[in-house]
Amino acid sequence: MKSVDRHLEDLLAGVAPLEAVAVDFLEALGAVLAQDVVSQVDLPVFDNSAMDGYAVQRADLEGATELDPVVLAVVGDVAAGAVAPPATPGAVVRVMTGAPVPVGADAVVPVEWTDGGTDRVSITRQPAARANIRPRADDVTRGEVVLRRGTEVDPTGIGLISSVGPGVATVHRRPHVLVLSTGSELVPPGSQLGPAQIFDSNSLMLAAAVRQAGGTVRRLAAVHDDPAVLLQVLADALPGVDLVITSGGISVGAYDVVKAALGGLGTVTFEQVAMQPGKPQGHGVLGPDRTRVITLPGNPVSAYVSFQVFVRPVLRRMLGHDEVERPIVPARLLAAMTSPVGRRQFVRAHVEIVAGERVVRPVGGAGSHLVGALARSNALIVVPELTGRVETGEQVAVMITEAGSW
Ligand SMILES: Nc1nc2c(c(=O)[nH]1)N[C@H]1C(S)=C(S)[C@@H](COP(=O)(O)OP(=O)(O)OC[C@H]3O[C@@H](n4cnc5c(N)ncnc54)[C@H](O)[C@@H]3O)O[C@H]1N2
Ligand code: MOO
Repeated sequence: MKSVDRHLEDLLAGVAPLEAVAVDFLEALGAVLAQDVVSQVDLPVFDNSAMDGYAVQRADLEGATELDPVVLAVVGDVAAGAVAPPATPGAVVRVMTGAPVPVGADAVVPVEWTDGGTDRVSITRQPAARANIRPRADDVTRGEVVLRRGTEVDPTGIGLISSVGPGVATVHRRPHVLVLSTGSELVPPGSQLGPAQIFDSNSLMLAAAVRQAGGTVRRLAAVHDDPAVLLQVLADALPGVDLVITSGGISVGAYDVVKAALGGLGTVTFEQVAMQPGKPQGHGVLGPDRTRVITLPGNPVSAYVSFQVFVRPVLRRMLGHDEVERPIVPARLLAAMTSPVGRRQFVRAHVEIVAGERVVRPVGGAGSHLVGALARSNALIVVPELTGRVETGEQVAVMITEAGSW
């Protein structure tokens, strides 16, 4: 059997980040920067006030106290967005938070140290030099690289990019993914189940996983076990697609439609990978544009684990990420378990932090039909190929599949 690592290598071979596109900021959320973001401005853009108060020349306030305040003339009023008149000795300018500090002022006195006057103001303390002034370029200097290409855009990144000038974000285009399930037993969720029918859940689970990974997705209705129909449906839907993901129909059954339809094309290979779940796998290219296809096994847990281990890295490479595989972290095992020697096992598990330590417990059994247990898991314990048993208390390797602080 082929190793998991070798199969992932084959899937990633020749996959490159998709082209750079300029998108609106909100569309950039979760995408990866295709070029460095260079600031077009200083941040702050100009010296501005950190407080509502009065811009002063602090020499005027020498000796000011509660009992003996200094009274000065208020010669102007600057709201945020307004331009300040220059400061002169013996006079102050009322400023609001964020407003430019007048040329010549060397501190801002907060309104709480004053009587709040508008023509004349009584001030009870002398501020320190530059007090409450947020200096120009304190944070970012014009021309500085503020975010490196390869960075995933998050809300604070969007805040920063929109603070420094460009009206758009330049990111790698998101992959367009086509998801389709196969199987004559499948009907859409919500419809009436006939004898021997089940709901098509894989296409929805996989479509959601694509979206969570950062791709855009088109999901087709499940295709019955008819190779000619499958080939036609795929041919019609291929234009504009970067990756096709199918589920089901790839093992050794009499009606394994994906294998029957795509196996004959000569561009898709079906293999057995030394893992559990997820042993049957297929990959290749389809159609005139040689669109990549990954065919996943139909058992729902197998499809999900295969997505995490094989498909997500391919999508992340297309998205422009450097790190494409999920990190593996250590955790202490809370319940002993066995594993098939010769296959890498991905055990559905629940990981959490207890008394400052990361601990993990298997959830449900090994069956790749156990969707209830799958949904209760937040991680996969990765048991190496040559390990047959792991005892309670031993350290294991864990692939965390859900966001959280564990
Ligand atoms: N004789 C053998 N039989 C099987 C082998 C084998 O080596 N020898 N491998 C088993 C393994 S491991 C897996 S995994 C499955 C993979 O089979 P297929 O990819 O052909 O999947 P199907 O047969 O189409 O379906 C399997 C199972 O999953 C259910 N299913 C399928 N699609 C969906 C869907 N969209 N939503 C929900 N559930 C779905 C389907 O009803 C079956 O129960 O083969 C083993 N057999
Ligand atoms: O690979 Mo199958 O996924 O063991 O059920």
